Amino acid sequence: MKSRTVTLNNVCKSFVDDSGSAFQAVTDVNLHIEAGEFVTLLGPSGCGKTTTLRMVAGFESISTGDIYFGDDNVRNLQPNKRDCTMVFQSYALFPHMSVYDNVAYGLRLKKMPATAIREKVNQTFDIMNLGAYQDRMPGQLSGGQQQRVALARALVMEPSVLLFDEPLSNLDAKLRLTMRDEIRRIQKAVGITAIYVTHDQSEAMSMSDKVVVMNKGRIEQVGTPTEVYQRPATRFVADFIGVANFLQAEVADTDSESVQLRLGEALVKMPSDGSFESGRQVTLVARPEAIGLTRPTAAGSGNLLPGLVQRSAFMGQVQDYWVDIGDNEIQVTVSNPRAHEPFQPGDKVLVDLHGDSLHWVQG
Ligand SMILES: Nc1ncnc2c1ncn2[C@@H]1O[C@H](COP(=O)(O)OP(=O)(O)OP(=O)(O)O)[C@@H](O)[C@H]1O
Repeated sequence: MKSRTVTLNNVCKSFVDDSGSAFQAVTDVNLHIEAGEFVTLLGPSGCGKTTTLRMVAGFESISTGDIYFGDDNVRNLQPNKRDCTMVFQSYALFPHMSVYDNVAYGLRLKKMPATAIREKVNQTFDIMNLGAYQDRMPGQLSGGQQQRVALARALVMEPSVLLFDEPLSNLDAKLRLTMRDEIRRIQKAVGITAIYVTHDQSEAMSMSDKVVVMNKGRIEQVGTPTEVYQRPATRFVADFIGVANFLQAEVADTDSESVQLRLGEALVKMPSDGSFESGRQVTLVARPEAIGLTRPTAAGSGNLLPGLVQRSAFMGQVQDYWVDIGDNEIQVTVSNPRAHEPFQPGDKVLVDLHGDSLHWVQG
């Protein structure tokens, strides 16, 4: 299957309400997606991800900017001329048509000969393991099966770009996990460029080559799942993805390789990226699972802060602790909790911030 790059250049979208006042839903979106890549637009409700996807599809006009598929500017093309198809949250199947007829529908509209249609539909059924259901009506299928038919109907058209608008939102939690794998497997198998919209961070992190984190109509960061988690560009990204402890610190001393930060009474050392100067205030991000907890008698290495355990929660595979470290309360996640004696509320502890895992953010 052919796949193409997708490029958004300075794309903006304004909506004008009945009173004539304009609202900017998407602002200056610049994004380049490689052919065959799986890219997810992720962000809270109202951040502009669906509007961005609909502009790529052609369902929404672009106020300013351009969108390219390969070298072709598709800005003024109708949706059916754009060589992309969208899979919707609501499946949008024809209820009175069999699975086969639903999938064949678009090819029939294109006036393809019946034998060629049968061949293409069967190929698609094979990829998606749907052959056994071809004579059923959509109402006789589970939600997950209906979503697979919707995906088959999109794939059979052999578009260069496949768009997904929260396709798993109507499915129960367990089925969502299975369908994530299924969508990713099929996307990789056919090698198609995919743009996927979700507000579910675990969906985005588990499926994507790249995640585009959006906030208030703008892109905050584009990166691999590892990058946006371990190296969030902004406080918003750090907060939206996973759990983050934010610690205010002041740069005490710096050399070419490391920086010492004053955190309350304590000094903490972390690698320097060259952007620190003495006296500067910074916001540090410490992920709960990257923080160590030890008893005050145990030997530790560097970056140790005295703390007091406030409360804890046993989560099965991990144990979460909330620990007071002077001005801040931080969350610490200890893996394999059965391996050691649990800490109790009121226990004095040493908190190890592991300088290598610390990161600073703007905002
Ligand atoms: N047709 C429209 N007319 C006016 N405003 C709109 C229209 N469509 C979207 N908006 C507004 O644009 C903003 C972005 O909406 P959009 O649907 O893109 O957000 P989203 O990130 O996809 O959110 P959700 O996850 O809730 O769907 C919102 O404030 C929304 O109210």
